[in-house]
Amino acid sequence: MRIAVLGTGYVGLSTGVCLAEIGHHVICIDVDERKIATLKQGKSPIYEPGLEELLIKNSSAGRLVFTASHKYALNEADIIIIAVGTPQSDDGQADLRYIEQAAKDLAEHIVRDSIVVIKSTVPVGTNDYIKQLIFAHLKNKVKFRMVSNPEFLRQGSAIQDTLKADRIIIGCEEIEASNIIQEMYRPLNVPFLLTDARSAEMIKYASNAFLAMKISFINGIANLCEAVGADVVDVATGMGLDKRIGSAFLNAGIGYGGSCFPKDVKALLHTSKEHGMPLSLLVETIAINEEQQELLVKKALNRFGTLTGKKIAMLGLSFKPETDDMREAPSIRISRALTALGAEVTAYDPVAVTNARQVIGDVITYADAPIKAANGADALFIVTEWEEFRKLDVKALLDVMKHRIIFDGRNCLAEEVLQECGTIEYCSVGRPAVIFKKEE
Ligand SMILES: NC(=O)c1ccc[n+]([C@@H]2O[C@H](COP(=O)([O-])OP(=O)(O)OC[C@H]3O[C@@H](n4cnc5c(N)ncnc54)[C@H](O)[C@@H]3O)[C@@H](O)[C@H]2O)c1
Ligand SMILES: O=c1ccn([C@@H]2O[C@H](COP(=O)(O)OP(=O)(O)O[C@H]3O[C@H](CO)[C@@H](O)[C@H](O)[C@H]3O)[C@@H](O)[C@H]2O)c(=O)[nH]1
Repeated sequence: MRIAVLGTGYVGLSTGVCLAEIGHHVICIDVDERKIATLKQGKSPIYEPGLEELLIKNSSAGRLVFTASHKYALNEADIIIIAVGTPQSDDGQADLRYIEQAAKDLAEHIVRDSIVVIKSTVPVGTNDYIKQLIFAHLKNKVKFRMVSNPEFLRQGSAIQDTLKADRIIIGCEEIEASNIIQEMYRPLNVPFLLTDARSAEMIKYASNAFLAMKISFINGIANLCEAVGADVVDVATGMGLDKRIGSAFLNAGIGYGGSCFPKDVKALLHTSKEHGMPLSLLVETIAINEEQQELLVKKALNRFGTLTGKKIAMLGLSFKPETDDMREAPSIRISRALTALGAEVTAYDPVAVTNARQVIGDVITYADAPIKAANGADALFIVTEWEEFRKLDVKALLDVMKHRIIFDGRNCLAEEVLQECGTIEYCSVGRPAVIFKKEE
């Protein structure tokens, strides 16, 4: 099939590359000419494991092409997938300006009957709205049908999640169009759920809100565990063994970030208010998350009395491991809170420093190795659970620090590792603080 994908961000690029991998001819379009120039050189503008290999493989095979020209890309497409951003507006609702522009762009350039697939996360009713918008701006006499096909990939595992998705949602009332989209995905061998567009749109928001709520729930329990002397890791494991609950997304920590959960929970809350039925569960989900992001700062403040002049080594900047994305990363709020309290922060991240500089700026210092960040530090904060932090030579870090104190915001250091390190104060989330003493 000949497919055009509008938007080469995390979703558009991963989708385009994977559709090419299963044999389709894919043209990816972006208005960002620098991104397109990078992609044409076989380089991925984003850090996403496995993406660049498939990009090179499928571009070389002639199945994957990049362009900044809507006219060129839409000339032969049977299926047009919209994967542009839908960020958050100031009042919490989804900002539809990019998808509106994408709709106008395609209305101007489609020259053949086609199926328009909305993959971007959009509020209920947007597929209907975009259909009218395209219709109103159509330049040529062509027929088009709309399909809602929300995306569930996670950053850091986008390729695996696309190739081995749990489900593909197809929201469309027209059987023929639905069949064609099922055919497009058939080689992936993933179960389909066929529904109407509004339910498809709601499935996406309800899924993200539920997962975010699960995280805030376990974070609330974690704080209570600390108060009553229980261990949230054991509590979550015990809960997760119940198949009705499941163990996924019960890792307590410093809250959720990223380009999706924060904005999607707020957008769903906005929709619920608009319809006169505010989902108060979401209000609590957001409130717990915002407080949780400052947990390590509060713990450090309690421990030291003041943070003025204290040196903090921060490990991890991206909102989760295996990505360089800084959107809504807890490290941003933590950096700002620490510096506002007079602390000096030196941060290390394996891949996110370039993006972090743009968001956090020079109020903190960036190091190119954990040991350099730790040098002379009063405390070590672990903010993102990169695999390399689990394997760190923690003793070597502690040996160059001024005080042997760790605040682990992701509960990612193993007790066995810590026990080998001599004297340490180790404060994690939802568990009693532990002081390991060196045996004389
Ligand atoms: N990032 C994720 O993990 C993820 C997962 C599932 C769903 N989503 C949703 O998918 C959508 C895209 O998210 P993303 O993270 O890939 O966004 P992104 O910001 O990384 O990329 C969007 C891209 O669209 C391009 N663009 C904007 N207007 C355009 C136009 N008119 N024509 C062509 N290109 C245009 C931008 O230049 C940008 O490169 C959002 O609705 C998001 O909520 C994201
Ligand atoms: O038990 C957990 C799991 C996750 N997180 C945090 O939650 C955030 C989001 O993590 P994750 O869901 O793995 O990453 P995303 O790439 O944001 O993916 C989410 O958002 C995407 C965009 O809508 C959806 O497609 C995915 O299904 C959904 O998981 C991160 O800050 C994590 O640190 C926790 O704190 N505890």
